Amino acid sequence: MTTDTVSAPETHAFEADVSKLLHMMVHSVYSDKDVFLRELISNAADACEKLRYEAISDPALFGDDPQPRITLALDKEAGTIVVEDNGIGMSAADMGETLGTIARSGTKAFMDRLTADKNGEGQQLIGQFGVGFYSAFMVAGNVDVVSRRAGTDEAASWSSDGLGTYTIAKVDPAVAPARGTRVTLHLLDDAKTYAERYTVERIVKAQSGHVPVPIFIKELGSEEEERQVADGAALWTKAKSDISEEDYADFYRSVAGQFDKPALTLHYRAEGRHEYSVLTFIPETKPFDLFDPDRKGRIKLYVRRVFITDEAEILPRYLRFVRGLVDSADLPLNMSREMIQDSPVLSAIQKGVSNRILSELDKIATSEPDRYRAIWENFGAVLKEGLYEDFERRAQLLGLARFKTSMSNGEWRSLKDYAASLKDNQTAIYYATGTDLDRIAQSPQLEGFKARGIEVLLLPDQVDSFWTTVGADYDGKPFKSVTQGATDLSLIPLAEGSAATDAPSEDVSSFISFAKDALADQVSDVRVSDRLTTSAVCIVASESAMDLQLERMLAAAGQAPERAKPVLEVNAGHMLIAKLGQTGASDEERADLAFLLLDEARIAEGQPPADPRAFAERLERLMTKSLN
Ligand SMILES: Nc1ncnc2c1ncn2[C@@H]1O[C@H](COP(=O)(O)OP(=O)(O)OP(=O)(O)O)[C@@H](O)[C@H]1O
Repeated sequence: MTTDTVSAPETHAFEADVSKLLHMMVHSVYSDKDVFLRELISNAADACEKLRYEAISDPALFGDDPQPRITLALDKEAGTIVVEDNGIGMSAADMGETLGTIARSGTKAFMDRLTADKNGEGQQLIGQFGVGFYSAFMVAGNVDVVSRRAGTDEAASWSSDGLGTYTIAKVDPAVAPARGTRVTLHLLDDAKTYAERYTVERIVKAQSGHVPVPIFIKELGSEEEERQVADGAALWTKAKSDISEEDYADFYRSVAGQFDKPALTLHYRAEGRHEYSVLTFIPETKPFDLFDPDRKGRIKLYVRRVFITDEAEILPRYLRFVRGLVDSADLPLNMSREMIQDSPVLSAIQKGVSNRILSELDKIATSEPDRYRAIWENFGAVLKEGLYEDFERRAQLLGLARFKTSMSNGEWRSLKDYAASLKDNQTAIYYATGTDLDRIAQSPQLEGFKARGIEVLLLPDQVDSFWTTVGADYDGKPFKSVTQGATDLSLIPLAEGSAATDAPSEDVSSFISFAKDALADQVSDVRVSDRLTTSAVCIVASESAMDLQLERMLAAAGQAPERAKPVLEVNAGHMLIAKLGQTGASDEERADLAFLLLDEARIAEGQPPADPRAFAERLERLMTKSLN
């Protein structure tokens, strides 16, 4: 510590998660450690923006220094880099709350991924998660923070070697910035390059050239003057023609805290009843915590270039992968964040921006289908949540949706494509849900559809079990699960080469009614199927019951309502079923066979037999008999 403490430093232990994270960062070799600078600059810029916001109601906070700035001071001799801002600053209590904990959601998922990281994706992950302040320990053996909260005369310091504890002390304000925070990194031997102007300037330009606060570099012991390396101009206020693709990409990285490029950039100014600028991006890669329930959209809200909040939930949850900002010209600056949330101006912005993003997606879906498919691959499962949640935009979202189908050979198809290949007499859009695309494609319930050349949507995402239940339709055709209710397949002729199933013989019919009685506790019906061609049996949900996959998901989440009994369907044309009809077996033996058929159908679904012990006993009896 280089500062004068005026209270004895208090030592604290890092929260367990922070310690673990620090340990991983210190002990892993990431190819690109430059990210630490982006994180510290981003914190410094946030601090300046917070001050700008608080100064709206209390202009005295600016004192005689209203211009925000970030200064990077390099000292080759001492092997240090200092990141200093004149932003809001931190009190000793603020430091205790923020620089020892991790408040971010998704931390656990992040840690698990980092621990399991075997192929060097850690650096990518750190970029995606934005480990923030702690990334300083990738390049520094010791980190000192000295800060003075705006409008106060008290200063505090925070210091740590990143090995488990940190100290906080009150310090003489004379050694602290007049306002704001100074972070000093004592660089590790292999990171001394971060004390060199050339390296630092290059990194700032590449990573942070567009943060909305000007950045200066000064080199201690050098003849050269302090130099401005970023102008802090708000990129979104510039004309599109003055912004290069590279500028947009840099800005995206700093606003989204990611490493990749934007897959789609949307920059426009809305005029008319409400005026606002929008600069949003769809990332090129999928963030790993996309499905973390705590993950929030992070569109920043500015009012006339003053950052207000990133919690205004400008976009619906199903657009939570979109990053960027909205800058309103109409909202009053002195309105509290809570009141902004309820303001009709914000509702108009929410509606306008959401609609525009969807119509932009619509546009590229038609004009650049390959590019659109790449976006759908990453974010389709999230967009589909909108089918469930956003009634008003459902039709538009259905138009945007892409599906792999039983006939698409792994390609994505739109519902328009599907509708164009409907069979005569086909009254519904058929789908099959599950957890794994290949398994769904192999479901016995699809056989009858394949035999008739009827396309079936294969739906492997969790959300699919939900949106399909909301009564949506496309082009007047309802969505219908292939594992639910009776099908109307007999009205649709078989494709050439598929053998028609004869009506069941009397023997088979009598076995079916026997099985119905024997299995009465397990199934609501046993009936002849028109959806099977090669498998002997399958189970389906009855017409009024919940789809099987949804029922399984709810059961796994401990929320299953009373389970409805499924229906056992048998393939009357299958050799086994024909033989079962003819067998002269005793009733006990026939009951065993009926139960085995039901368990076979369950196993084909990936389910365990209803009673594994009874199943094993029946199988043994059957095997013993076949060997006699
Ligand atoms: N220069 C600074 N000035 C004021 N407060 C700061 C500064 N640097 C860090 N902090 C405080 O420490 C907190 C933790 O910072 P950290 O970088 O770890 O996470 P974050 O910035 O909240 O999250 P993210 O990295 O996702 O943006 C910040 O939220 C802020 O409250």
